[in-house]
Amino acid sequence: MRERSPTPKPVLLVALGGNALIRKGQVGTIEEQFANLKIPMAQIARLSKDYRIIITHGNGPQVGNLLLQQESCDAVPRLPLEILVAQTQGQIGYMIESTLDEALMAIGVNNQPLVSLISYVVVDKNDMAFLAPSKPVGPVFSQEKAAGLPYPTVKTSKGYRRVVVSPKPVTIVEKREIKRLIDAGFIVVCCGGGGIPVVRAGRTFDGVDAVIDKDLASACLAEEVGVDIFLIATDVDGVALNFGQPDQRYLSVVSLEEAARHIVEGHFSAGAMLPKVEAAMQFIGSGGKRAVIARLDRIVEAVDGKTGTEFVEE
Ligand SMILES: NC(=O)OP(=O)(O)O
Repeated sequence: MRERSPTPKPVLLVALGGNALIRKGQVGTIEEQFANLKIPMAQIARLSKDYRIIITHGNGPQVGNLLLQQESCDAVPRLPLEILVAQTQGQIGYMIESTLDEALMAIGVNNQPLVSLISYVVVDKNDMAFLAPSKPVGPVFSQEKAAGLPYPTVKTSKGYRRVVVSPKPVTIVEKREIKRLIDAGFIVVCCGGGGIPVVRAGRTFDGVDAVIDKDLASACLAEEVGVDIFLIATDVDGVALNFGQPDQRYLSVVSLEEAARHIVEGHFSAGAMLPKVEAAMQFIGSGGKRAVIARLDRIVEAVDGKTGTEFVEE
């Protein structure tokens, strides 16, 4: 009798915001970033026993900080944003891998292979988003400070932040390699900072000066790899109506139709909850099984369906 091959573990994609490393009110020292990462990594280590894992991450605070560092030094040439995004993939990939490795060892898993992949994401050179910067990056400024800055800023729920252009992701260049790596048992960290933005130039790619939204890039990856659960981990309990108002109300389940209506009603702020909602809708709308938005410190419960906002077709 032929032996049946074991059923492969389901695939879980966890998208971590840049705020998984730098929290509200923190300046973002390396000690703070490593300490903050322990919370999601301990949970992901536990989940790796039952799931094939892909981790994506944001870079908003970090890439904006790198821009400021560039601009405060005239002794060396300045680097374009695409290179700074690549730098954040390296620095954050390193921090995630080493923190996750420690978390795995803490639960007795000593042989789990991990890899951080430099990832390109194709964008459309005619995307209208190139005409108007919209993605908040870097530190939070007061209104007075922001008014005197030599670059555009936007008011966010935390204060004023610099904005850069942010075209929509079209496809993940390394999607096949990522699929092969998870099938071979690796935990893969990829599409960091939304991926290095590139446009097609014949048979190759040219980098462009932009920062892609990591939630939208993660949705694209989730769809292209065919993950079972797409979990967006953030700093609030889930999707809320009237966020920050006395009548704020969290949603435990939301249909695509309801979510679209809540967007039109203006419940979600651009550059914050809006791209997360759009990413979850994109994944479920393309036939994805589960999309959940939940708190960073409640990833395991969200995977178990006990917290967060779950998106459903209807
Ligand atoms: N690139 C990106 O979307 O980063 P954040 O999630 O940190 O904003």
